[in-house]
Amino acid sequence: MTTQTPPVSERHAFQAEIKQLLNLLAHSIYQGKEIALRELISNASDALNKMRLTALVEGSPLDPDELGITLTIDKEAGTLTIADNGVGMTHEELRSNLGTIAHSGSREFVRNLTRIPEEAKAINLIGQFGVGFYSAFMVADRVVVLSRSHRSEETWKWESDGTGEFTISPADESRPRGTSVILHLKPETKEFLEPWRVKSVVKRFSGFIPQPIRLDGEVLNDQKAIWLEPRNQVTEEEHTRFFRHLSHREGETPLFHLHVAVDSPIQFRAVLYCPPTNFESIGFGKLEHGVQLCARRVLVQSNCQEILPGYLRFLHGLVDSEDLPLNISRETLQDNAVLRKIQNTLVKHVLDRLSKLAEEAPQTYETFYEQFGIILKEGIHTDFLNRDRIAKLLRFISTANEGEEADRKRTSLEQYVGRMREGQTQIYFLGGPDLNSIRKNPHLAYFKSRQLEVLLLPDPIDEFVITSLDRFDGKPLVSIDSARVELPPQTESTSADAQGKEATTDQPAVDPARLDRVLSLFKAALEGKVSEVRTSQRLLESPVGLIHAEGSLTTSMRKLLQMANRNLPESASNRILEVNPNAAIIRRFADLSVNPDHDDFIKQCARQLYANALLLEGVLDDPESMVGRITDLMEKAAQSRSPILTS
Ligand SMILES: Nc1ncnc2c1ncn2[C@@H]1O[C@H](COP(=O)(O)OP(=O)(O)OP(=O)(O)O)[C@@H](O)[C@H]1O
Repeated sequence: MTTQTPPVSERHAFQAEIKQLLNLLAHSIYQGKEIALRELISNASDALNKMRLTALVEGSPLDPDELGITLTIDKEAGTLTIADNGVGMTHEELRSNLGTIAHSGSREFVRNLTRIPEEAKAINLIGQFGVGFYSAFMVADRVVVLSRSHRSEETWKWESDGTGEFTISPADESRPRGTSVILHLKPETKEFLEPWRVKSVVKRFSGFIPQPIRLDGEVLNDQKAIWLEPRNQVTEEEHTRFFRHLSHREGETPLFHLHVAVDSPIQFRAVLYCPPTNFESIGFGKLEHGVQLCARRVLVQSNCQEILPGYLRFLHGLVDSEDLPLNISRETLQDNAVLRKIQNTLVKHVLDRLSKLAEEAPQTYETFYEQFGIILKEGIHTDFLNRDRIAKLLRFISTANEGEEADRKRTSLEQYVGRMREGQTQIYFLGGPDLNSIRKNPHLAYFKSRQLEVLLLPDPIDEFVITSLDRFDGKPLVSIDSARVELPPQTESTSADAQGKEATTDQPAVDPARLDRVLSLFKAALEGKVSEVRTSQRLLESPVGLIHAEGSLTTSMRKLLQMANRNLPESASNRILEVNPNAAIIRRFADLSVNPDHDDFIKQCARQLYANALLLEGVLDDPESMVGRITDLMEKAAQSRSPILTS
């Protein structure tokens, strides 16, 4: 036990971030003041947990039944007190714990809260996240904390009105081990002086606290450990309440849950919940999620990130194992074999649950994918062992779906494979800056005309994912603007369709010698920009299209890597320009090419057609020269028009 000479009374300023938080809380538009009570009870419960764990690890005697939380209402004084007989706090702990934000999650929360868009704030973010002890100032205009650490005989008094400073002084009276938080309620929150009101709040928000919460001797919570119950004996409603308890996401219902019971080779029980919304996508950075880890029902870590891989970080839940040591620390967690085995099993359960959901409740799965698909995809390059399972869970926009809803309707790779044409050996995709540009990509028309399905990837991450996946079900994933494309042999119906379109020009084939001349003029004009200029077999309407040479990166992949600041060599030499000999403008160039006077004009047009193709890919790098060229071309067109009225 430590005994220090107590200073009489110390005055401290809150850390800047806390001042910001206190200001936010005091002026919070959020109506649910109940969360303050939830947060303080949850802190008391943490302190009890720590006490139980410390006693177990140190082998000191402690009857777990003596641990509890007591609420006391003093109507005359206008106070509500939350008292626990947990670990308590020393003078130093009071100063640092209740004066700074140590928890990086909370710090991140406060920082983000001032940055996120107004509309997102409307979803009661303060209620959704724990803001911890400081939420006391949402209901109280003065907060007094009396605490005695289990390692000390001194009782300390912490006090503040939440405006910027707090004081710590020796308490007038000694108290048993633990902490009491005394809330001097604001006039507008006097409702918390009514026992029925406090009871209803505790039942609603703190029902799953594992220690008894008493008011006037009555235990208010049932402390049910639902993860230990047989699966069929836990109701949906209990799951929803437990999810809210774990995640603090009041008012939300989980999209789905898993209740897992495994007995060998490692014994563990787990409940996991998927929330309905992804906070990362509304402006929060990578959130510090994590599940609660228990060993033999005792909470050993409340934010355990080692139990699930990063790409499943959106799940909330609890894992309890008989095979884990109680004194496991954050450091030893990382290389704990038991934990690794639990993780492997759990991941399989989650992925199975997701594929079942996709099968049995496709709409819920769609909602899930819209929210969390972006996180799940990370698994493709981080979890090699489960890559195939994750690949089956991916969804993409596809040319197989047309119409208004097409941009939202997604297909799986399995469904794609099921629709592949006879003789088709590759899965086709096409990336681009946005869906509109992708749909205008010159290569797409040909694939459509041959009824070859193409996955459309407006999100560069998707192209990254698909490229790193490389194959699905043994079939290579190939970008349709790549030289790697292999086409299935024409069947009667598809060739009729494709030729039907080509035949719309209804003209004799272009003279080969003239076409060659056009190609060489193009080549000269695009020297250093493309590696080759050749005629295309795959362009229907557009005069030109860009092809990526085998082994080179697609445009969006290149952009993604450039964003990540990778130094990439100049891309130009990897591109091939394909020319469509049936396009009207190319036929006209062929005619003009017999007269060398037109060489410069054809070259200028070649440069413009190349710029058009880049524009559709979203990578035009010198708009100035393009503008100059267009003006020049317009001038030429204007020159050739006659001012004489023809009708
Ligand atoms: N009743 C209590 N008994 C002992 N220590 C407490 C008690 N209440 C708070 N503390 C200490 O004060 C710290 C800060 O509490 P606060 O509620 O602000 O954050 P937190 O509980 O760590 O994180 P968060 O609430 O964001 O998950 C706690 O980590 C704990 O060490």
